[in-house]
Amino acid sequence: MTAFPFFIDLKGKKCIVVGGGKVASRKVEILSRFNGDIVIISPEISHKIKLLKDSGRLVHISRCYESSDISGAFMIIAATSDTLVNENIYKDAVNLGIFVNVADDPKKCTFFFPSIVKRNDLVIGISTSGSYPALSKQIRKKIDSIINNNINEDIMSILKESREKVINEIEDDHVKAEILDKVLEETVFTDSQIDIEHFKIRMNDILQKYK
Ligand SMILES: C[C@@]1(CC(=O)O)C2=NC(=C\c3[nH]c(c(CCC(=O)O)c3CC(=O)O)Cc3[nH]c(c(CC(=O)O)c3CCC(=O)O)/C=C3\N/C(=C\2)[C@@H](CCC(=O)O)[C@]3(C)CC(=O)O)/[C@H]1CCC(=O)O
Ligand SMILES: NC(=O)c1ccc[n+]([C@@H]2O[C@H](COP(=O)([O-])OP(=O)(O)OC[C@H]3O[C@@H](n4cnc5c(N)ncnc54)[C@H](O)[C@@H]3O)[C@@H](O)[C@H]2O)c1
Repeated sequence: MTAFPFFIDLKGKKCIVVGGGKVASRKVEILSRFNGDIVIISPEISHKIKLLKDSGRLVHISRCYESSDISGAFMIIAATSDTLVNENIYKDAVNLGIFVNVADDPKKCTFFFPSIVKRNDLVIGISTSGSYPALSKQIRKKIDSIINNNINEDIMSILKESREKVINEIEDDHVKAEILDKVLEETVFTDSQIDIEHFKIRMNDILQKYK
């Protein structure tokens, strides 16, 4: 299976993670960065998961998985150390048409977790579709280091605002595209570090010029 990158809104969607070990912790940490409604089912949980639980980011059901647990789930992750339990979770999910990820068996995944580079709304997902996860990780590290500081959380939020301005204030589609590219050229893709105030002034200058 070659995975299609399906960028979706997880807010308000029930994401069940079964298991509370190393792998479950990594999956939970990712889901929490994307505001999923996380439910953990596991008799034991890691320190990392406990911290997320204490800060109200997830609900913990402290026992082994039961088939009825899956009801209402958008997705379920089988990350236990018990292959048989993982397999049962897979069957339950497939029966109900729920997205399922079985951590110890790519053939039993209807979706994969990618390696992720994230800066605010900019999300880069990398996957080898199960062929070589360590390659995804290495590429993620390389991309992370080449996306320089000019694409940070603040800049992404200002870029979004600026685009809205351009879309609302400029009618001609060609001019719109030209301005949007010019903004990037003079901010994100310059070698120099951008100062936020300078960016805002530059943005206004560019807009005025085209009005
Ligand atoms: C990308 C990432 C996302 C994440 O999990 O966060 C992710 N695995 C990561 C790392 C990693 N995983 C493993 C190693 C050790 C080296 C090795 O074994 O290769 C390393 C490297 C390391 O840890 O250094 C072991 C492993 N992984 C899978 C199996 C089962 C199997 O293959 O049978 C086994 C053997 C288990 C065992 O030994 O029993 C299966 C899957 N792992 C996936 C995702 C999905 C495919 C995505 C893709 O192909 O790109 C898929 C199919 C299902 C899924 O989990 O969604 C994350 C990097 C995050 C980052 O960027 O840091
Ligand atoms: N996909 C990946 O990226 C990846 C990477 C490494 C390992 N794995 C696989 O993922 C699985 C989990 O690995 P780990 O290192 O997190 O294991 P772990 O031993 O650290 O954690 C297993 C967890 O499962 C819980 N558990 C056991 N039986 C359960 C049940 N019936 N119901 C609910 N919870 C139960 C345990 O309490 C424990 O918290 C293994 O099968 C491993 O081969 C996957």
